[in-house]
Amino acid sequence: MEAKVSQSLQLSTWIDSEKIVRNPSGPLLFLRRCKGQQRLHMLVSCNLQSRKAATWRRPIALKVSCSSKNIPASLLESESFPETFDEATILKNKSEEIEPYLSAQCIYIVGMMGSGKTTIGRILSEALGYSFFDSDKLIELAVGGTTVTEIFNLYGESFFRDNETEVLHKLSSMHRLVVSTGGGAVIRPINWKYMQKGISVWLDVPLEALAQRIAAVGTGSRPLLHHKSGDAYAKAFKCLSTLLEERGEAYANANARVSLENIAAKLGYKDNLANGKYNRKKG
Ligand SMILES: Nc1ncnc2c1ncn2[C@@H]1O[C@H](COP(=O)(O)OP(=O)(O)O)[C@@H](O)[C@H]1O
Ligand SMILES: O=C(O)C1=C[C@@H](OP(=O)(O)O)[C@@H](O)[C@H](O)C1
Repeated sequence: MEAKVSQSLQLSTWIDSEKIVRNPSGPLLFLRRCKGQQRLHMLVSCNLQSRKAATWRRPIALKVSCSSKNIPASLLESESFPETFDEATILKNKSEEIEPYLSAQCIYIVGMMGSGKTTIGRILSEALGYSFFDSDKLIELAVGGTTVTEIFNLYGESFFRDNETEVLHKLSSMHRLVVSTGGGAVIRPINWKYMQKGISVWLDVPLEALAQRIAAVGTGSRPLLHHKSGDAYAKAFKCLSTLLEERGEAYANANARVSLENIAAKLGYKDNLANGKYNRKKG
């Protein structure tokens, strides 16, 4: 049971509305504007599997109060949820409720490699009826189908970054998209200029969990983490720490921050990060 809870917790980060606090009918995203500021509230709820199976018995809910576009992302507060709910229905209802408030703005998901940008982005886009784009994939297409790893190896990182900026530039004139950005997209200020045309959400996941996820799938598609030998977890952890030190402030430019660590704490889970999982507090 513990393992199931741990996995579920990690697998689901949803954006949600302020309204859910008063009327907890489900996860997704709501935008409130006040005096030129935008406030987002986000919900982190249960597991991806329950999109099919659909019933979850543990009360779970979180909201994130977010800043306006020019103020760094703020943190989470938690609320509780009904004992039993059908996540697929909640998601559908909530998407319909909040979609008009988005005014067709794009949602940019930022965060370190392995934070779940692609996984969450796909689900979010489906729920909202938005199109999904993975900026890495668009870069690969722009460079004639060359993979990210090949682009780094053949042309170097700055060539990759130039293409990344160009992709974000193009996307910035579009609407109704959820975009999973590359982990390093935040480092160039010009990229923020483009992403600020929409709403940016930072998935903030502890390094241990990132390293564990990446070690599990391998580093072949992530050239900045790739090492031919050595312990994959330890190497990924070390590289990710360095990158996070360099980028931490840049991620904080996002309109909203979803912190897995805070979520776990608010839900009464103690993080057991040695294995990248969150275990329920005893007693
Ligand atoms: N919330 C989560 N909990 C546990 N594993 C996750 C979660 N989100 C993604 N993963 C796994 O982590 C790996 C990286 O996820 P991905 O969505 O590709 O991250 P990113 O796009 O941020 O690099 C994948 O194997 C994915 O299945
Ligand atoms: O953090 C980074 O600098 C990078 C992250 C990768 O994207 P993901 O975050 O989707 O893995 C990809 O853009 C490239 O390997 C560089």
